[in-house]
Amino acid sequence: MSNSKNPIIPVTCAIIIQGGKVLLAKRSALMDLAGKWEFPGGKIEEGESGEECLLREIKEELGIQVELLAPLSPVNFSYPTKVIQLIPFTARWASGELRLAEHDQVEWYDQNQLNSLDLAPADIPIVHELQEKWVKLVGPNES
Ligand SMILES: Nc1nc2c([nH]c(=O)n2[C@@H]2O[C@H](COP(=O)(O)OP(=O)(O)OP(=O)(O)O)[C@@H](O)[C@H]2O)c(=O)[nH]1
Repeated sequence: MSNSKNPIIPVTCAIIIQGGKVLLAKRSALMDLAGKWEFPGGKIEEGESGEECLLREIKEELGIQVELLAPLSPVNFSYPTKVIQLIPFTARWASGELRLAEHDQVEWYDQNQLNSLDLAPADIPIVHELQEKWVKLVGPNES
């Protein structure tokens, strides 16, 4: 539960789309939720908009610039020690070369492969929304 001592922590994340696939990142042993797959991003800092936060976090974590495309539905999720609001945007890779600063691994996944991933729990509703709108947001699947 959130209250004035434990406010909801806003966290942004980017669904980076390329060639009919989306990029997921595996949290490293040094991070909480170690080993879980997530969309890269992070906590919104004081005075920052969600969009500004996400551009900063993607540059910090992956070393690339992205262009944000569209917001998806935010997800409120209660972990044992905190409540987060995960705010997703679709995005495309604009420039730069991938260089991982925090995650163990990143991979491009197609629609079917997404179903078998060990996701951070707050990401599951986002993946469901993405699956429902896949063709519109990501593009047609290869036959
Ligand atoms: N970035 C990101 N965080 C997520 C996702 N799903 C999810 O539950 N989280 C949780 O949201 C919180 C914020 O994540 P973070 O650790 O990446 O944020 P940050 O780099 O700004 O924080 P820090 O500087 O305190 O480490 C963590 O508790 C993380 O487990 C996701 O898809 N992306």
